Amino acid sequence: MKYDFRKQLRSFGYAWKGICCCIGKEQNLSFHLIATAVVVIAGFALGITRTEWTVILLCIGVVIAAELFNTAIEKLVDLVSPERHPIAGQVKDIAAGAVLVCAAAAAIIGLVIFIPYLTRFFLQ
Ligand SMILES: Nc1ncnc2c1ncn2[C@@H]1O[C@H](COP(=O)(O)OP(=O)(O)OP(=O)(O)O)[C@@H](O)[C@H]1O
Repeated sequence: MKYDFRKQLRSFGYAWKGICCCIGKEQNLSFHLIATAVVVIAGFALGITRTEWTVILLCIGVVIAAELFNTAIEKLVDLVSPERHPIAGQVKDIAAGAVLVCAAAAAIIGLVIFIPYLTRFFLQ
């Protein structure tokens, strides 16, 4: 198959459209974006290392991607099961659980990275 650069660009456009249709509409995503802004500002203010930035950026990417997957699953469930069904509810709850696992791991990693900087900052 021949590589089609214009088709590739169009695919990026669709992906961007998917992200944009969640921003400002999904409360959990807004929370993660605000948390991201706080962490990035704290990272610059406290001067974290390049390796720590790499870990933080990986955490941010994983949590936001998980939230986007969760939103997609919620929308798909609403489409295929507009009426209440126990399995539809379980699917949504499991997807939300996956986001919680990622977010909790990211929060713990954030604490491991930032607590030494914050203690040094406040004890100086
Ligand atoms: N189709 C469904 N069948 C059974 N339970 C559902 C269904 N949709 C949602 N639920 C349950 O409600 C919880 C919240 O779902 P969701 O965040 O989609 O909100 P909602 O109840 O559909 O209402 P809204 O979309 O207005 O917030 C889910 O985690 C699940 O436990």
